[in-house]
Amino acid sequence: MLLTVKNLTKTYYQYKPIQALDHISFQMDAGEIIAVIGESGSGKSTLAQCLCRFINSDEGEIFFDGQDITHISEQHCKKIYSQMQMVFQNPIESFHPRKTLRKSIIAGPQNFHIHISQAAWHQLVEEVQLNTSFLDRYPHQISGGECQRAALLRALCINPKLLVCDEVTSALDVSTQGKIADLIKSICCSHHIACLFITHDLCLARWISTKTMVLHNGRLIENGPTEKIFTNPQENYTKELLSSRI
Ligand SMILES: Nc1ncnc2c1ncn2[C@@H]1O[C@H](COP(=O)(O)OP(=O)(O)OP(=O)(O)O)[C@@H](O)[C@H]1O
Repeated sequence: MLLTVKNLTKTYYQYKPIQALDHISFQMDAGEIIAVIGESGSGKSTLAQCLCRFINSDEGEIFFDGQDITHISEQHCKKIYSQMQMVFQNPIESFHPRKTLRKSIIAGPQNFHIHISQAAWHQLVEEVQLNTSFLDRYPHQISGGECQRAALLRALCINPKLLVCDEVTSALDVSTQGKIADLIKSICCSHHIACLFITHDLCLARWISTKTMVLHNGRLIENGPTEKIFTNPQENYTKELLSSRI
């Protein structure tokens, strides 16, 4: 098992407590693609941020690749990030504005003391279908779709076991959304990378994943094979979500 999450709970305190995650438990195999769906505010991004240890959870446990990472220090987090990478909604904002994409991307492997051969580098650039000349541009000098390809390249350079994608297509136009999702699916399959794919796009969730998790008010209300959830949802909330009444 690559990832085991037990009873993960997170409450934000702002005027009043907001329970963003309410005792979430699930498991993820190596190489598995799991979609996370649920309406706005259901806790999807909070789950991603807790898993990547950007924020602390209040209760529960996270085991990644056999290691309990629930309370590891910032220093140990660095080791985890060499195996777990996150790709965000707004690729341009995820890059340093005054560094070329090449510099920002190469900083990843350098930071983790990972040697990437010229051949491996060229293969990855080819896989994300990014024009090499774009790498010498600054983030604001390329399109959102091209920048998302660069963000994927940055994540892949580390050779991660898990990719956490939080709404990676929602800032892109429809045709680019499909291309980026296609890329993520094929790269995860060919490199055997597990992917937690958070999305509002139900069609994309169904197409990309083998398992789907449905979040509602911070609770994991349904979790199972994607086709089973989409064709025979058990919970009323899921039925309403899938019929786009929410
Ligand atoms: N830093 C924060 N401080 C206080 N409340 C927060 C914070 N971040 C999120 N929340 C609240 O926690 C709940 C879950 O938010 P979260 O962003 O995880 O949901 P989401 O499903 O990712 O939503 P969206 O699809 O709109 O991105 C929401 O009620 C949100 O308002």
